[in-house]
Amino acid sequence: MIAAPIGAPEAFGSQILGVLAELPCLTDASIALDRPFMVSNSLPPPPALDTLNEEQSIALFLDFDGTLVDIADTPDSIEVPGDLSQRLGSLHERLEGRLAVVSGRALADLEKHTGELSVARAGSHGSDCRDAGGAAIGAEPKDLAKDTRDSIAEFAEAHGFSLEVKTHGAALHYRSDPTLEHKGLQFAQALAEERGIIVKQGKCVIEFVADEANKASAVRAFMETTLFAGSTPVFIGDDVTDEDGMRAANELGGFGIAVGDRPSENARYGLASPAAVHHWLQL
Ligand SMILES: O=P(O)(O)OC[C@H]1O[C@H](O[C@H]2O[C@H](CO)[C@@H](O)[C@H](O)[C@H]2O)[C@H](O)[C@@H](O)[C@@H]1O
Repeated sequence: MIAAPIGAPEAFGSQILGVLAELPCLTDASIALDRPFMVSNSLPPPPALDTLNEEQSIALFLDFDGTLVDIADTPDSIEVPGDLSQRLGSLHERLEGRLAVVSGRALADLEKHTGELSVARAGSHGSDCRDAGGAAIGAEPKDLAKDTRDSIAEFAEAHGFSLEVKTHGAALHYRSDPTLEHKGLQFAQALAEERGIIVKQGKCVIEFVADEANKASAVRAFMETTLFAGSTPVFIGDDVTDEDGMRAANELGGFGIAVGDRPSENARYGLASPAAVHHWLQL
């Protein structure tokens, strides 16, 4: 599936493509100048979480990479505080269970880094939603076909991308050589048209998934559960794929908080870094 061209704000979310920008690591710290609908991320900090939660019941949705942990050179070299899982467990208690981690990573990969999570979570870009006890919410995620995986692996090998084999998808990383972006996007666009798969772009990464789920559908799925229903959703994230989650939060009466420098089209507030997120959450 190919999403509407960049420049169509109502359609823009985690899915690409259209204009193939040639900026290094497009979404790392800046958004291309050909996206005039993007506002600068000089957003005010959010009010204190406890104050907000006293005024209305808050449901928090937290992205992982770039939000709870700093971006690192490779997917496996992130530094995760050893007690992050326990701290999230305490936050879950503070919010009476209305907390979910929503990541592009597969859940097994996420928990390889955090340790076992006892909070609600969604992996594989929103396609694998679980409640705090680990029970599935919604359908099983779809997987990429083997020949599609093989084509992505062959392209990675031939052109110098680092391949991340994921439970429900695959990712081409180019952090070590941002000039590969354009070539990767051209390949992704052609493959998406040929195989009917979905392509997402993130920070120095192009990802391939078979499932139409995204962070918006994950937010909606959680908000339909008894525990989350009637609360005000707040989505915190740093990357393009998080815009879907923020948009859903807005549509459901809540708001988004953008992390870092990347201009956000959906966030109401901003926080400078994962450290600032931890501080705001009082993790
Ligand atoms: O939705 P998220 O939890 O933010 O996950 C998005 C992707 O994060 C990972 O890649 C990104 O972080 C890496 C570690 O900092 C970095 O090296 C890479 O350049 C980033 O794109 C992860 O590898 C992907 O699977 C996630 O989808």
